[in-house]
Amino acid sequence: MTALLEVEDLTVRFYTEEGVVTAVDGLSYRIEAGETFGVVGESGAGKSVAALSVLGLIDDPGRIERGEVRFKGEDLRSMTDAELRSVRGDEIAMVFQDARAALNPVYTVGEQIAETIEHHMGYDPAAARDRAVRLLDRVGIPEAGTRYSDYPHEFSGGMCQRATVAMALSCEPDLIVADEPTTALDVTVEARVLDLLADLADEFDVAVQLITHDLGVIAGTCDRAMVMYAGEAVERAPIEELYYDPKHPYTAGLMSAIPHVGDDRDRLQTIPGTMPDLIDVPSGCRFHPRCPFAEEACTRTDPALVDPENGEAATLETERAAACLEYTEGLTGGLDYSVEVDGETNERAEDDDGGEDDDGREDEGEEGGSDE
Ligand SMILES: Nc1ncnc2c1ncn2[C@@H]1O[C@H](COP(=O)(O)OP(=O)(O)OP(=O)(O)O)[C@@H](O)[C@H]1O
Repeated sequence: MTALLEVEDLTVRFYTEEGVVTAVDGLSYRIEAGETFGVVGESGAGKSVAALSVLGLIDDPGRIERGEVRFKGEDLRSMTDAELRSVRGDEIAMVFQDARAALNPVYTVGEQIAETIEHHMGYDPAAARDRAVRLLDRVGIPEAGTRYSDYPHEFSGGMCQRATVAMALSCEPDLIVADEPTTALDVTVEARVLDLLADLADEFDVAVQLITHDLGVIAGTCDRAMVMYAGEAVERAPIEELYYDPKHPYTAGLMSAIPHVGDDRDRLQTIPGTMPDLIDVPSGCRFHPRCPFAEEACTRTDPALVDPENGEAATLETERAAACLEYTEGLTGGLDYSVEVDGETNERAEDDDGGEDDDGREDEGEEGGSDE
C-alpha cells in the first residue's frame, strides 16, 4: 500500500559562501491518509527545509540532491512548476508560524479565504463567500459573518492562526503542512489551536504534518512522530511509544525538556550543548558530542536508522525506528536513562548483568494503591 506521502532518502544542500550546508541528509518517512504526523527537533534540525522540499519550494542556493518525494504515489520531483503549484493549491496546504504575515493586510480575512475558494474550487463569488463564512465559524471565529469583513490587523494572533487554518481547509486538501503553527501564541491559545487542528484533521479526514521544536505539542495531537537531529531522523515511532519509551537519547533529552504548564517555553537547553553546524557535522553519530552515553565507537560510526528490536535497517513501513549504535553494535555501558511522564518515572527496561538491586526493592510497594 502506498502511503499518502512517501519521502525517501531526501537530501538537501544549500551552497552558501560559508560552505555547503547539508540541511537534510538521507531523510525517509511516510504519512498515511488522515493521520497527524509530528516532526520534532531543535531549531536548525532541518524540519522546515524537509517540509519545503516536499512542497517543491527550495530556492536558489538550495538544491535537492537526492531522494524521492511521492504524493499519492506520484513523484513530485518530476513535476513541472505549474503541476506542483496546482498540487500545492488543491491537495497540500500550508500553515505557518507567523499567521499574520501569511495574511494579506490589504484584503479582509474573509475575502482572502473566499478568493482561494473561488480560484481553486471554482465556486461563484456568493457561494465562495458562504463557504468562507462557514469555515471561519467552524474554526471558532465568533460572529463569523461580521468578522468576515475584518482586516487581519483587527484579528488577535490566535484568530489569525484560526483564519489561516480555515484558509488551509478551504480547498479540501489531503495534507496540511503546519510549520510551528502555535509557537507565536501564548500557551492557552496554543492548546486551543492545537485541539482545533486535531479535531479538524479528523472531521475533514485530512492528514497533517505538524512541525515543532516542542515534543509536548505533538503529544496530544499526533498519531506518529519523527525526531530530527542535524538533518537526520534519529527516531520514528507511534506517539505513545515515543513518549513513554524513547529509544534515542536525544528523544529522551527532549522529553525531559518538555515544558509543563506555567514553565518557560524554551527549556530545550536542558540538553547541554547546541545543534552542530551543518557545514561541518561531527564524525560518527552527530549527536555524540552532546550524548551522555557516547562511547568511542560513536565518534567513528554513523548509526543507521534501525528497528531497535532486531537491529535491521528501517524501511518506510518500519513503525519503530531509532538511530543509535546501542541497537546494532551495542554500547558497553548501554543507555541508562529514565523518563518522567505525568509524574510517573519510566525506567528503561534493561536487564543489565544481574544484581545491583542493592537500594531496596521498591517495586513491591503496591499494596497501598496509588491515590491521586
Ligand atoms: N536559504 C537558506 N540558505 C542557507 N542555509 C539555509 C537556508 N535555509 C535553511 N538553511 C539551513 O538549513 C538548516 C536547517 O534549517 P531549517 O530551517 O530546516 O531548520 P528547522 O529545524 O526548521 O529550524 P527552525 O525551527 O529554526 O526553523 C539550517 O542550518 C539553516 O541554516
